[in-house]
Amino acid sequence: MIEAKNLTKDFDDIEALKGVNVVVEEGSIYGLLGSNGAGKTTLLKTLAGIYKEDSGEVSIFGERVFENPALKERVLFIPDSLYFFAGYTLKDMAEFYKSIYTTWNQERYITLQRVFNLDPNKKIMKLSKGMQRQVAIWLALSTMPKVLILDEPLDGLDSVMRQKVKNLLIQDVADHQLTIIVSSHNLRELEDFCDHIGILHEGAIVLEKDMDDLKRDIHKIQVAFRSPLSEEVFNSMNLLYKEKRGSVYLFIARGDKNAVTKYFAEFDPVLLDILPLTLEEIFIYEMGDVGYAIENIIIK
Ligand SMILES: Nc1ncnc2c1ncn2[C@@H]1O[C@H](COP(=O)(O)OP(=O)(O)OP(=O)(O)O)[C@@H](O)[C@H]1O
Repeated sequence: MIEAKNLTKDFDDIEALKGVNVVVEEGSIYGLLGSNGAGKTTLLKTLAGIYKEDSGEVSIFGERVFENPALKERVLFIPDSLYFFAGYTLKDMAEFYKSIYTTWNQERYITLQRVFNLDPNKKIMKLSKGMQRQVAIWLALSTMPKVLILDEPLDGLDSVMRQKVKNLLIQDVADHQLTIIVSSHNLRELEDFCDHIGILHEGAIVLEKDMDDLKRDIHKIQVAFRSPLSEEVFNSMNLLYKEKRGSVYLFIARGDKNAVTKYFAEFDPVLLDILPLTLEEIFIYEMGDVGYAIENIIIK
């Protein structure tokens, strides 16, 4: 389990993290969303033990991460800007990882060649940006990590490779109880991949959601009635949004789908459609409540 409690981190006069609380359960994938400068990289680097926290606590499996080399053997961080030794090939880099990580699994490294299909003898610096990212993921997965901390890992990958990498990671979560925290600017990128989503805004988590609850409990309702109804009849609904276009109402409501359907059906509607919301719509309505504009977090 990854845990941050009341975590703060300043850079001179910039409060990059202002009391962040995050829990990532073992064997789950937590997606961290936020616009430029929100504090995602700072949070991930502090969770990875690269930055020392100013106050609060950071732990992985109950242990402090900072200056804990034994723990860091099982906690892999892939940064957004990658670094490789000059002149090194993938094969050289694999040898280096083998010498550092006692958990290195050569069989896994060989098996993953089928997924990544890169030439291990080519100098990494001469590979494209997307190929270099593949190298980083390949090496990280060959160390058989217990925890992966990923800063925009899909950036630069083509759509086929994005899906392959997501599948590989989901497989490791299922097979080895791998725990992942992953950042992105793009909700669409994370929605089919994460169990939890947290939105970081100006150094604080402003919204955190379990994906299953999210999709289950919120609906878009289009409804029209034979004769006009008093607006008050809708007061008992948990409405996030209400709009009237001619005689048709559009509601965004929270609650059990059957209960929502039954509620409106009692008014004998001439039209009643209950539609699922996309995750993007849910976040826009929810964040509207909190008072933030998040379109820039969701749509690239
Ligand atoms: N090493 C540093 N020195 C000084 N300020 C920093 C440093 N790293 C980050 N900051 C500041 O901390 C804040 C958070 O930056 P951070 O890189 O964590 O954001 P981010 O959410 O990862 O952004 P992006 O999506 O653009 O990568 C910003 O205001 C940034 O300028």
